[in-house]
Amino acid sequence: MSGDGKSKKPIVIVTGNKNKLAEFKQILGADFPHEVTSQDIDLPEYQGEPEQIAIDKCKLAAEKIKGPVIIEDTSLCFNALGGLPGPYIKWFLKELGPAGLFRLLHGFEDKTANALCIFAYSAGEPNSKVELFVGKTPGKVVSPRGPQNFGWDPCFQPDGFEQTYAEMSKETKNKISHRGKAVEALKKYFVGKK
Ligand SMILES: O=c1nc[nH]c2c1ncn2[C@H]1C[C@H](O)[C@@H](COP(=O)(O)OP(=O)(O)OP(=O)(O)O)O1
Ligand SMILES: [Mg+2]
Repeated sequence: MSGDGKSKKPIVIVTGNKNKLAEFKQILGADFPHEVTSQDIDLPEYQGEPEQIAIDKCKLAAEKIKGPVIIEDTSLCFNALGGLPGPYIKWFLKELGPAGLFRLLHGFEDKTANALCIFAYSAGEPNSKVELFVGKTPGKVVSPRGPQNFGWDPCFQPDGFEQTYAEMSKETKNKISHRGKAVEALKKYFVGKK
């Protein structure tokens, strides 16, 4: 293991969501200076501000893994609703589906929204500082178009595009997405530390 720059303890990404994990791996690429493994643990859905949720989630993951961890939390914030559903989008999506999310904005002229992704890293010691990496992509909520295989992708159309996230290639989505931007920030931190 020595000499390849990947000899440290692997970092474990903890997520129960296979689609998030697949995008993370694609965006991270092969040149990341750390070995990264994954564990499918369903962490609690905390309440509060997105940054604090990411910190709490990361601390719990670090306790469970007892080593370096990365977690991620995603929000979809409707401007007409003061930023809601925000971090609670998972439950709204589960009950309403993408079409219902669009219907939620019936009666509001403002359909704009921000997709927000926060990665959190802890070195895994009980007093390790949690580092946050944030990515935000503005867009609007639309009547669903495209494949329904990943969350609210069919009803989110990023600014500057005529396609929803679901209609784009993965390559295009990852280049401009909330997750793409957050992973790039995370990469910069680790490559800088190398
Ligand atoms: O790029 C995305 N495009 C469409 N939908 C997305 C995306 N990213 C997350 N999502 C969905 C999954 C979940 O319904 C909610 C976020 O909740 P969130 O807690 O971050 O994800 P999760 O509970 O599925 O996995 P985890 O175990 O990592 O917490 O938005
Ligand atoms: Mg979750």
